Amino acid sequence: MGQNYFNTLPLRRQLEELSQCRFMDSSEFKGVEALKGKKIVIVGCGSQGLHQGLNLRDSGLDVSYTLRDAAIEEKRQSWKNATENKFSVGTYEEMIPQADLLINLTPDKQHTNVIESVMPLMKQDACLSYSHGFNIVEEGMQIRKDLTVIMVAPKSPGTEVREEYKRGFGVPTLIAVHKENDPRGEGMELAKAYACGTGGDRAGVLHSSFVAEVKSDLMGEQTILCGVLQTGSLLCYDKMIETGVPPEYASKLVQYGWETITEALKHGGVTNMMDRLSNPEKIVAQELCEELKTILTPLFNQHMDNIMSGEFSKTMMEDWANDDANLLKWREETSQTAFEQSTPTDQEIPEQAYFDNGVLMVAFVKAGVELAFDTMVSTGIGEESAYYESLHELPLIANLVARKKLYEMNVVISDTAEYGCYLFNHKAVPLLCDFMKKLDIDVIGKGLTVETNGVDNIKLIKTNEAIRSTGVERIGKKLRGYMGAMKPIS
Ligand SMILES: NC(=O)C1=CN([C@@H]2O[C@H](COP(=O)(O)OP(=O)(O)OC[C@H]3O[C@@H](n4cnc5c(N)ncnc54)[C@H](OP(=O)(O)O)[C@@H]3O)[C@@H](O)[C@H]2O)C=CC1
Ligand SMILES: CC[C@](O)(C(C)=O)C(=O)O
Ligand SMILES: [Mg+2]
Ligand SMILES: [Mg+2]
Repeated sequence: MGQNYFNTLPLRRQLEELSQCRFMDSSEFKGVEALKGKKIVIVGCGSQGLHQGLNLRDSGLDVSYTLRDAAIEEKRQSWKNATENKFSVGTYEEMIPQADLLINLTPDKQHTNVIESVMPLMKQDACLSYSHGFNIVEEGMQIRKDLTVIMVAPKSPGTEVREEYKRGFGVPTLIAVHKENDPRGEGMELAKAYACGTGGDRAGVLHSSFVAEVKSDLMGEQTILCGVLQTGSLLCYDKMIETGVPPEYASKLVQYGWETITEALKHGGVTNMMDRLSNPEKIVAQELCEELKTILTPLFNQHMDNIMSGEFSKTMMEDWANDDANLLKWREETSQTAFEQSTPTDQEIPEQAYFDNGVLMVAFVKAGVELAFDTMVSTGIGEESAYYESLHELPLIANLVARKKLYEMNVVISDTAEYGCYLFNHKAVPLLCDFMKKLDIDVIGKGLTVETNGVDNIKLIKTNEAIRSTGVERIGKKLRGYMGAMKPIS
């Protein structure tokens, strides 16, 4: 393994790479032409591998898979995913020498090992692609100089990459070419064609860098996207049980609440989500949000600082070397929590009740989105990247919790995201202990007990101004304007 690539760059280059973020115009895309007739081989057929492959094939491209020998011999899930979908599958030796584009969609933890095995088999002047730059940026992987290295990173779980494509749309995608590996200057054309093949160009593509993608992706997944959903789920459920809310109702409110609340976020940002509350509820949610932000700001800063310095990746890699001891312990602990063990009621919860009885959940979402966005931007990450890694992706992750609670979320996201999520959760829960103690059923479980919906005008005006004037709302309005085809959840 090499040195942390980011840490070897001079400051000027670090800043340049970190801030690389250009929203590409649709006129820059020429469909999948640059990949037509080329042989695309995907290594791994899991969350991203299967769904990206299906999209690329439906876009008219020649896609096949290569799996490690044991996966083929034992007919593992990855082999079933590929063969049941009628893709040809072969060993590294059979498939890799033919590949014009080799897409590495194995877990980040395996990248050094996978790349060392596949690189000698790759043909001269081929292209190697990643969907996350961890191996290049944090592990400093050195790639053969004749090979082009690109990144096409969907800002979404694999399942949603497919679902959005089937709806005729796509998910926002970050593309980049590794500056050390673009010997013929063809990386950008290949990355653009690949992004068209997955449908990403229809939702918005950022010309990014490996560095910007890695640092923003890690921050988003650890804090707002997965960390806050996990911490918020466990704390909200436990609070409801403590205050006498029936467990089945509490279970359903949390499991489906994130999805319902963030659906409002998806369509009209934080402003629309907050507008779904009555005026008194909105004022309470804003106050809770401000408290949450005060408590959690140091934790968000700590996560960002550790990601920037390489401390996070170093500790995670130590866990990899220790047979994933922390990851597996945390996974098991999460599965044993009261929320994970609970069964939701069959009783229907009306859509509006998720807002009225989940004021605290709304506050968690608002605080987490704003903190993640602001922390990323203040570190030098572009606003568009920060928006995709906070507000935009949150509804997609919330959909996973709605399917099978935290278990489903942690299965579908990458192992890297799962590790970072547990790390955040273990620090956030104790930090929020005193805050949670003073709350009651009115903000989670039952709804405010107010005599009238009347509020103080000045207070309401100030609250509305505070909600609307944030950085994430400004960039969100612009970016959502490009995403006209957004569909409601089914
Ligand atoms: N999960 C997501 O939604 C997202 C993931 N990404 C990125 O996409 C990449 C893939 O992640 P993800 O889809 O979660 O991965 P998964 O864990 O879902 O898939 C892993 C695949 O790789 C195979 N694999 C595992 N270990 C090895 C190994 N040592 N050698 C060869 N193949 C192996 C597995 O098959 P088998 O064990 O049967 O061999 C499986 O097919 C990562 O870089 C991740 O950061 C980016 C955006 C979102
Ligand atoms: C949110 C987690 C993620 O970064 C993703 C789905 O985008 C991942 O690594 O899984
Ligand atoms: Mg991501
Ligand atoms: Mg990730």
